[in-house]
Amino acid sequence: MTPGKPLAGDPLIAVRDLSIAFAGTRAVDGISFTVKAGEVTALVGESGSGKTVTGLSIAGLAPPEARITGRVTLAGADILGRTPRQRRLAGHPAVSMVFQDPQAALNPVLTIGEQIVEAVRADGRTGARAAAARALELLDLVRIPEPGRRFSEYPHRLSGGMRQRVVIALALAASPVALVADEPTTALDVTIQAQILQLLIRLKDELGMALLLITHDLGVVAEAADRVLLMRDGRLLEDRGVRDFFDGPRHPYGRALLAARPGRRTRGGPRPRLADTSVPFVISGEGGGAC
Ligand SMILES: Nc1ncnc2c1ncn2[C@@H]1O[C@H](COP(=O)(O)OP(=O)(O)OP(=O)(O)O)[C@@H](O)[C@H]1O
Repeated sequence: MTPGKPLAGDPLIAVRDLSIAFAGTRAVDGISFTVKAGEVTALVGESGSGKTVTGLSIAGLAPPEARITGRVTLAGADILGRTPRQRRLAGHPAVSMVFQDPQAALNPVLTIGEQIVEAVRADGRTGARAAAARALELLDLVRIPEPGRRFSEYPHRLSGGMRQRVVIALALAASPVALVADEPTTALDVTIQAQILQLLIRLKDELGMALLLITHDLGVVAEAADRVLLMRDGRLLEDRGVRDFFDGPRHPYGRALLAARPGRRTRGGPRPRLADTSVPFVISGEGGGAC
């Protein structure tokens, strides 16, 4: 039986003691957290901290060479190690993923409509006509102007922002209960970034999804997140409400990040990004006390 629609605030994704290793090297080391329906949970951390492989594991898209242990449940269903197809066949709800580069995510030789129809029909139940109608609905949902015209166009005809909207429509084709968005605005023009972020938040609200937002960008975190998970070297250092996090992270690394943030950001200036901050990495006293 497919579980009922989760209510806002319910823990939707539960990750327990998740570890991911490549050729014996641990990329993720026993992390546990939950993601609630109707909330944006930001997964932040410097490059190589294990954010993407965590997101991929939740979405069932981890590379085959990854050795994954632990437990991930989605609305109570055990989903770890199952591909999206296996999950669908088992009647589990879907988690979809949106990646950074919309150009790479789209097939250049298929029209936008063909790609979305294919994604809708992956359920094995929807006929061609109903899938085309659903594809138009999805283009409308992600606010693509003139969806009827865009349906027959190839991706190269669209701007980066419009392409990312198409990628989001593709992700929604499986009617997911949760979205993992991995740096969804990083490859876009600054002027478009806020629009795509707002679109993701609106869709999360409209569709009652959980959104796990992987980002380097503390500006994005401040703007969008309800909760913050801070990772470093495969470990989870912070799991807190966004206001608490910005008011004073418990862990010395979190404190160092915020202190190193160019807090005097000028209007229209670049957003503070973890990758750009020069953080004193010699941090003692794991766990630290609350400030
Ligand atoms: N397919 C793979 N084979 C071997 N090692 C991998 C593979 N994928 C990821 N890793 C390693 O796992 C670790 C975590 O990588 P991951 O991409 O999750 O980091 P990240 O925090 O998302 O970084 P970034 O922000 O740069 O994307 C890194 O050391 C990376 O080299």
